[in-house]
Amino acid sequence: MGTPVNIIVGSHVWVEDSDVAWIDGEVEKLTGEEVITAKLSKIYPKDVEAPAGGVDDMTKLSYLHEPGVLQNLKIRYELNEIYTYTGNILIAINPFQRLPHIYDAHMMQQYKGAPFGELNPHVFAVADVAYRAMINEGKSNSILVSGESGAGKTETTKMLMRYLAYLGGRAVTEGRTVEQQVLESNPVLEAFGNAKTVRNNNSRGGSHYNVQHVFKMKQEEYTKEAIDWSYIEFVDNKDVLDLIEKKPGGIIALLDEA
Ligand SMILES: Nc1ncnc2c1ncn2[C@@H]1O[C@H](COP(=O)(O)OP(=O)(O)OP(=O)(O)O)[C@@H](O)[C@H]1O
Repeated sequence: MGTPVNIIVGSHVWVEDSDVAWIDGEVEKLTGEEVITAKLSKIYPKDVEAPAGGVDDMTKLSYLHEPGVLQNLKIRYELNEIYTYTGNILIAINPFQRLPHIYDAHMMQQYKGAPFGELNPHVFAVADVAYRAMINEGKSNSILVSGESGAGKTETTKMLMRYLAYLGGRAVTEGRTVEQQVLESNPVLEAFGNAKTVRNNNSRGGSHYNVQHVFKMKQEEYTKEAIDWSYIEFVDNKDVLDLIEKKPGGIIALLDEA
């Protein structure tokens, strides 16, 4: 449902379109011949004062409806800003290109201990909060990474691991850093994850929507085992709600393309 109550002649609005999802325009008349004719219930108000570069946290938008959210993500994506917050949830859009400068050592250093929301939205910020909560509360924590197949969960999880290994700061064991050891075991887990994907695809008629990676950090042996990274894939919606109820230390939702 749109928000028809506020719509008058001259209002800036979003109108649903079957080709490009949403078109923006101005209301000329509420009845009669129009360039675009739309039902009032399908029209959403457009925030004409929204900043040209978008907002880094969607809770800053005047209207939190679908066209407003998508427009904000699109503007940011075009500026190569693939991450956006909605409160403490991180929304990520797959860049389909390497962006090494946003994951380098300098970036990790910047996010370490920085208050959440102070720097640009980033997967490191989510990892940082989750890690600090784990240390402060002395309890294991988890980060939920959610998105359809190909949205970038595996890549995101690698970045999470890299950052957590950096925070864990254990130097070198048997000539290899924790980060190297964790990353080296990734292909095995990926194979495991993919096998699950195939099986579940069949049983769920090919739906790709409920794919989740749950990334768990174990407090007890953090430096040694670094991570107890159970991958849970294809949990159903009920499981996701259960997980969210358990308040994971971080939630990252991945979208495929703007
Ligand atoms: N942050 C990123 N930076 C650069 N490329 C990325 C990023 N995230 C995803 N990609 C690109 O998208 C591809 C698919 O991502 P990925 O394998 O992580 O998806 P997935 O969500 O784990 O998929 P599946 O559920 O099918 O395993 C990657 O191979 C990579 O090319």
